[in-house]
Amino acid sequence: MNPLKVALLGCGTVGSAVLRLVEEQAADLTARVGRPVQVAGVAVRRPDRHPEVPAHLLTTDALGLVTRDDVDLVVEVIGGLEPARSLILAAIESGRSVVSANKALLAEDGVALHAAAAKAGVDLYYEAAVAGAIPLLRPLRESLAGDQIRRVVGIVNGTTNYILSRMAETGAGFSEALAEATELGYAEADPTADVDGFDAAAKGAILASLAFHSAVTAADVHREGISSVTATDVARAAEIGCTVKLLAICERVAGEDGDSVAVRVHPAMIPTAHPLAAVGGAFNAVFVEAEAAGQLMFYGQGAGGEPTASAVLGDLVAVARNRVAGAAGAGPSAYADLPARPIAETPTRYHVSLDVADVPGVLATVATEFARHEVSIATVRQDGHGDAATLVIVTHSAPDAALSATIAALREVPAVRGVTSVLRVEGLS
Ligand SMILES: NC(=O)C1=CN([C@@H]2O[C@H](COP(=O)(O)OP(=O)(O)OC[C@H]3O[C@@H](n4cnc5c(N)ncnc54)[C@H](OP(=O)(O)O)[C@@H]3O)[C@@H](O)[C@H]2O)C=CC1
Ligand SMILES: N[C@@H](CC=O)C(=O)O
Repeated sequence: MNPLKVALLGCGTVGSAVLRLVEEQAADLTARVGRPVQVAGVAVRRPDRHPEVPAHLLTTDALGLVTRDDVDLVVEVIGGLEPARSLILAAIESGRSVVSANKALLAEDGVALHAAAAKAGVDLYYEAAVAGAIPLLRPLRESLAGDQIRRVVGIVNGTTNYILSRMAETGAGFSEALAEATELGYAEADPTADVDGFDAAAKGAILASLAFHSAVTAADVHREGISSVTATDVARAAEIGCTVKLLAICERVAGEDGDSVAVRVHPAMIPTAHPLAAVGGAFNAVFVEAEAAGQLMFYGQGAGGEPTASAVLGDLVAVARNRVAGAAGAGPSAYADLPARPIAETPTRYHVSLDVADVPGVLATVATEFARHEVSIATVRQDGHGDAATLVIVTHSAPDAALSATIAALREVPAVRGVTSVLRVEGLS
């Protein structure tokens, strides 16, 4: 039987695991696909850094490899926008199906790439791009294709979840925890993509596009990272029975002018009893709420070489089977074409912690400032008294602008010595 030949673009954390698993599982892959699957070449930047790869497979000419006559399928695990985009397009336009783990590219250019794949009659699969090993995109695209999804919410970045878990559980510093996550292969080549929420925003855009049958790009996603989360935020969260997580929240919102899609990524305090609070380390977890199915939870390893390679191989088997059958799978649909709703029109709840003197005197003033800016208070808790007290306030949903104006006004109150923590809150009753 003629093998199906695969061009592997990139051989870093994910690519090296893909290469190893394809070799180790050669017999099973042959049985599952119906033809042997063989890596025909591996494109990298620095061949001297890859002594583990047989020398005859290595090349720095990624475009030459993609368009080589004997190549049937392409796996792109280089990352970033270019040259990944040009290589994927070259593969598609020359009739090769593509498997990618590149969420940054899919969230920026998914529409054009899917259009190119549909035109060429080939597959573009990217299960590994969101939540590592967890089967999530195929369930959204296929299993839930007959349902109406209302909301997708979860932890979709392993690096930031690892950092926040280490800060909360061991008191580790931010830089130390980030260095560990990088060493473990969880972080992006440029870890600011993780820390500043770009990676989670890209994943949010991909999830929202599939869930709501609309073209959502990273630019449509409100994004806040975790670099502003302080040890004080983490400690305050623990004091009120919460933990801090970086969440991606995708919602279909009904409005007078029709439905829209609100997608946001930000750190939030969630109650420790919430199932997402127990998701530690580089694990991811995503809740999907659909009208008929109700609530579904997907959980597993969200980053790292082998877990991600598992998802890549799943896609590789799928596109290889399609190739053997002479067919291509259905791409995602964007027929609903829902517009993106800005964060300014998406009220959220907040936790505000104030360092105050003279508690009895300041309480009324604080309450007045919240009321004046139309931010309604859900709970107020006081720790300490006299000159060394903390006021912990949790609000009902309010627009960002109203909350910011309230905070600015509170900073002018003489008895408020400091605003020590301001963080969004999710999942509190
Ligand atoms: N790491 C993870 O946990 C996960 C990663 N992903 C995604 O998978 C992709 C790969 O990530 P990861 O393996 O961590 O990245 P790495 O940085 O570890 O590896 C990138 C690889 O691409 C190669 N490369 C870079 N530029 C070029 C180029 N111009 N031509 C040829 N090869 C090139 C590098 O070559 P060289 O080694 O010679 O420098 C390296 O082998 C990214 O899109 C990432 O977002 C998705 C899910 C999880
Ligand atoms: N850097 C990403 C890798 C997987 O997508 C993460 O930390 O989640």
